[in-house]
Amino acid sequence: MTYYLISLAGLLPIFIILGLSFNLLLGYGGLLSVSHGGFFGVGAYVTAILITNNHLEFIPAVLIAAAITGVVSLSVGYAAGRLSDEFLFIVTIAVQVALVELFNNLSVTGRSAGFAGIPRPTIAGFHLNSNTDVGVLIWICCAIVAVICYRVVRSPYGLLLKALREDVPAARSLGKRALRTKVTVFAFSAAIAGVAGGLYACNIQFVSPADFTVDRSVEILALTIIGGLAAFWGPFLGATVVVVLPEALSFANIPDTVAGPINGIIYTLAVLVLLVLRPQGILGRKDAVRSKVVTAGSDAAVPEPVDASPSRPDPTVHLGIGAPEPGVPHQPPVELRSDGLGVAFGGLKAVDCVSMAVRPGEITALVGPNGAGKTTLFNLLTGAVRADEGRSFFGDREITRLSIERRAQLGVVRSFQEMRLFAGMSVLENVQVAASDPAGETLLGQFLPVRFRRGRGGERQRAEEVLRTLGLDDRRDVLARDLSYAEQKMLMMARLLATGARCYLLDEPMSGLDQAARSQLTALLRRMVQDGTSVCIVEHSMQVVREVASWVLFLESGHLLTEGTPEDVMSDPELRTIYFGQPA
Ligand SMILES: Nc1ncnc2c1ncn2[C@@H]1O[C@H](COP(=O)(O)OP(=O)(O)OP(=O)(O)O)[C@@H](O)[C@H]1O
Repeated sequence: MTYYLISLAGLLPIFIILGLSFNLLLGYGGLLSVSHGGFFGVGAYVTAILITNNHLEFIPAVLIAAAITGVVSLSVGYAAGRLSDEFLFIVTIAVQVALVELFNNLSVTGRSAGFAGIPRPTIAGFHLNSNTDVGVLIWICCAIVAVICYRVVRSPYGLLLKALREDVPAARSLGKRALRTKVTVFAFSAAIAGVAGGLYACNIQFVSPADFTVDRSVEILALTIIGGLAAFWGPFLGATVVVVLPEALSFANIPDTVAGPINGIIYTLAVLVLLVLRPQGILGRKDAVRSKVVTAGSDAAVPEPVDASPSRPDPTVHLGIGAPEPGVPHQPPVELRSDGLGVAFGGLKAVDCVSMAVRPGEITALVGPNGAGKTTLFNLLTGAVRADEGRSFFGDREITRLSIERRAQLGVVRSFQEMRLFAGMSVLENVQVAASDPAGETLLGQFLPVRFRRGRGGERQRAEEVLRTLGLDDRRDVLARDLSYAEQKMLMMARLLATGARCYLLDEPMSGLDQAARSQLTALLRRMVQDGTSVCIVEHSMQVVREVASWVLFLESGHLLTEGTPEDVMSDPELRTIYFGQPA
């Protein structure tokens, strides 16, 4: 009985480690994979081979196994960055099946008969002789992995993972590196699963392909969901359920042949019930479930009268935009310019040879009827859509071929008509992730001492400052999806301002706002451009354009028909006909 309990106690931390690693992927990163069982196997086999055949000690063997598992997972990580969720899911199934096939057919893995005779681990010449010694080793490793995972999820990298879980295009438009982050989290998570595999091999002293099938992947998925997505302690609870349940069935004298399927049915039912009644899992928070993007028309964002109470500070009073941060050189004003920019979708020329400029220190309005190509022009200027023709420049620098995140890092950011807030993250987190310097968001950087870390740091203070300035500091802990419509618009602006960009392209920022909120936003935009920042807004209301803009670009059927002061453009009879349908 004691032997039995010890071996069970050795199994539990292994599943906790698997859950911790998978929670990074699914809970924090929103990436659904069913190849974790296979990665667990890679770690187990590599450790077994290195210890048994190459007589390596435990620590180098398991570190090499983790590294190899991480490398093997890179293909899936790359797919995660490139593919939609559905295709990623299919890729991970294929990788899982392929890995089991390899385990079954390679002579070095012992084929379907498995790999037997794995010696107990040796550490620094000290041989662990008993199951108790190995159990202690596994728990120590589990504690180390837990500390590492805790550090990752609390870091700027962890915050970025959550932002990517919520909305990849929005994160990229803030300068965040989605592909790199997804690839690294996949490799990191797989490497930890590899460590779990190494511990498993040393604990059981025998591994076979049956231990690492898709069932194991589903088990890891189930334990993570049961414990709670993005709940740090979730894997501890989930692993306990997964390890104890089969044992409970065996105590009930249910034969192995029946116990296996019953096990699977119970997991499946538990996961289904949870997904319906409590999708965030037992210990998870509501915000860990990927949110619908907050859109202007969604339930979460039904326009309601703005809370323009007198107590809300005037955003123009304290706005420190333009005041250089200590130690940060002042950024000179820069013009965003296009030269003959154009793109066609099939036969439709959405933007046709447009040459324009968004000048520093001015609010430019981009107007035109529905379908004129205004949003597409924003997409071209920010790199969301690749131009078929023409070039774009930011100051002296050509940016035509640069990605959306690279342009944002240079200082060109945009908002979306649908706002695209990180709906399941708090107000503070939304702004903090925007304020964080992409250079400081590497996975490795989170483990370096502060003085060796890249990036500016201090993102939390900057985020708090921006929230204070925009009068949102009392809402900092509220989820973005729970804000009023007007507050969401302000949060959208706060998120952009926190990037410290020099050029802002705002797609219908005033839409849905009442007069009080509009005035608040107008004041903010005016204050923004005072230091040479450039702002371009897409706007349908000519009244707003007159109030806010000093220059107007008129687009129609993809062509830039004219540009000038609001008065000039509005008084042109031909344009009035096009725009308002009034006879010239
Ligand atoms: N990805 C796409 N694929 C195909 N057609 C597109 C795509 N994006 C835009 N279009 C088309 O290009 C044209 C211009 O669209 P766009 O959204 O840029 O216009 P808009 O001026 O912003 O309109 P609105 O004021 O209604 O937002 C429209 O006819 C639209 O249907």
